[in-house]
Amino acid sequence: MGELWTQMGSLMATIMFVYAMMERFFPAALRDTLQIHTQKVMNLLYPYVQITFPEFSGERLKRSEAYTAIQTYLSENSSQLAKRLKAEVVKDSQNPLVLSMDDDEEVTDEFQGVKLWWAASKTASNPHAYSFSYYSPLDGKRYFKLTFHKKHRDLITVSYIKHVLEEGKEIALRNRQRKLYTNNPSSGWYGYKQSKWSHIVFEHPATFETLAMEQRKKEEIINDLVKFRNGKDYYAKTGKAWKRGYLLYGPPGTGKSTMIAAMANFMNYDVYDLELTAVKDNTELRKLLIETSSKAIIVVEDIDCSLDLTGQRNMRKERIEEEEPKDPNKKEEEESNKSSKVTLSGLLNFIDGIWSACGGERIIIFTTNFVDKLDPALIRTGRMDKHIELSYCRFEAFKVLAKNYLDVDSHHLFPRISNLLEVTNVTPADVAENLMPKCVNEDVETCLLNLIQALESEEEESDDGGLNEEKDKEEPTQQQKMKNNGHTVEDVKGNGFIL
Ligand SMILES: Nc1ncnc2c1ncn2[C@@H]1O[C@H](COP(=O)(O)OP(=O)(O)OP(=O)(O)O)[C@@H](O)[C@H]1O
Ligand SMILES: [Mg+2]
Repeated sequence: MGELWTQMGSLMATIMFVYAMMERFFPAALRDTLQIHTQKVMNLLYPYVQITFPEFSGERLKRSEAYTAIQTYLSENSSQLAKRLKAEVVKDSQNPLVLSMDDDEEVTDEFQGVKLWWAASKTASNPHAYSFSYYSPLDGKRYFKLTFHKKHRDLITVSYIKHVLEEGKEIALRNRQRKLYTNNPSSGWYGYKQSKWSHIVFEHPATFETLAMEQRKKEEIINDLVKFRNGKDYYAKTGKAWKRGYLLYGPPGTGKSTMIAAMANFMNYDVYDLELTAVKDNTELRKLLIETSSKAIIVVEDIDCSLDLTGQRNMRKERIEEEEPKDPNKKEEEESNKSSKVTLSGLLNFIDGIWSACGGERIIIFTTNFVDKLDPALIRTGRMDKHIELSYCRFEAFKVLAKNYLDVDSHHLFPRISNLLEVTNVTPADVAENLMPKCVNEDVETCLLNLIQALESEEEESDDGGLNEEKDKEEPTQQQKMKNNGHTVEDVKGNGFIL
């Protein structure tokens, strides 16, 4: 057996030599014919199968996705074993420099106990060829060559290649630079860049660790996210779109936006901050959503205010207009100024899985300061799978903030603060503000005393404020008014969307 292999080895070496000679001395046409015949002989003797994956494919020479995925897979898995490596700058990646094996290098891989060989190669360049192609043939064409024993053909062609491509894409997604997208008004869609979304690099530092919230609640959310992330098969089996909806509610400054950032960091997702008031109608909404990537969190902040320009309110407005006919010129002008016509049903349709066909995992998050006033259709189970309340800062949440801002786990002033937090409704944002050192030399004790002072004065205010509290309930604060785009709660009620 060994002798046979030695003989085959020398036969192969001879064939390789003949190939090399052919490439040098024979004209291209003759060379091709000879190659076909030698290939036939080789196929009889050679027990291995080879598959090549060219870098560029198709008429327009687009970079092949498979090639890129294989390159990424090999970079992470076995390229380190190659002796000669190639360094490339990869766009939109967290590690700007990616090392992959250089041309004519070979590495081995193993799959379910089967050994395989990957080689990076380049076709011989033909200096006489002339092409209009941007990728000059003078450079030769790169490709990966996979070699394996023919008895494993099924395993490799069915399972292994699928595994490599999926893993390669997964690694690229993991290493990508995440983005924060915001939607452009549709008037800008057909302009110079024709882009529906603008983006910046997403680099928010928030994590679940730094999020001030009860530990039990935090863990519940993390478990829910993990279950969702690992639920690909479950969603496929049940025929549901792979999406999950969260409704975050609570007063301003309780950490709704911070939690979204923590979720995005935890899941390694992009964030699409959808400004519904800039979306003209449901068709535009659909176009925008279709352009979101997989592994994305789509956020509609202050949902109560985003839809108040729409749906039923517009219908109501139209009804009034019908009753009181207007100057046609004026009406036309108003028509063009009319902002969003996105309706509740348009939004709900998309939540219900309009893009189920697109695949990929998506999380949809709505935030609001006024959960009681939302339309029940919007928040019924199945649409928003989980309702998460972000509330005032209690002692457990305070301890997280003290650790974040002052790097302390305990202090003799903690019990006093704990008592005060039980009876005062302050937001984590206010606590954080008071914990921040006001000058360079301010020590932990002074910062905590500042907080105590603030809490005590808040407590005094609320003590004489039984009456004030009632008044507060009726009259929205300045902040709430701002959040309602200038409408007070009463105004919003008037539009019929908010109950
Ligand atoms: N639970 C929290 N944990 C950690 N930091 C918080 C928390 N809540 C608020 N903060 C701090 O307060 C700031 C404001 O919080 P954030 O913007 O998340 O509040 P919000 O609930 O989204 O408010 P709004 O309703 O006004 O949008 C954050 O930048 C963060 O520093
Ligand atoms: Mg917010």
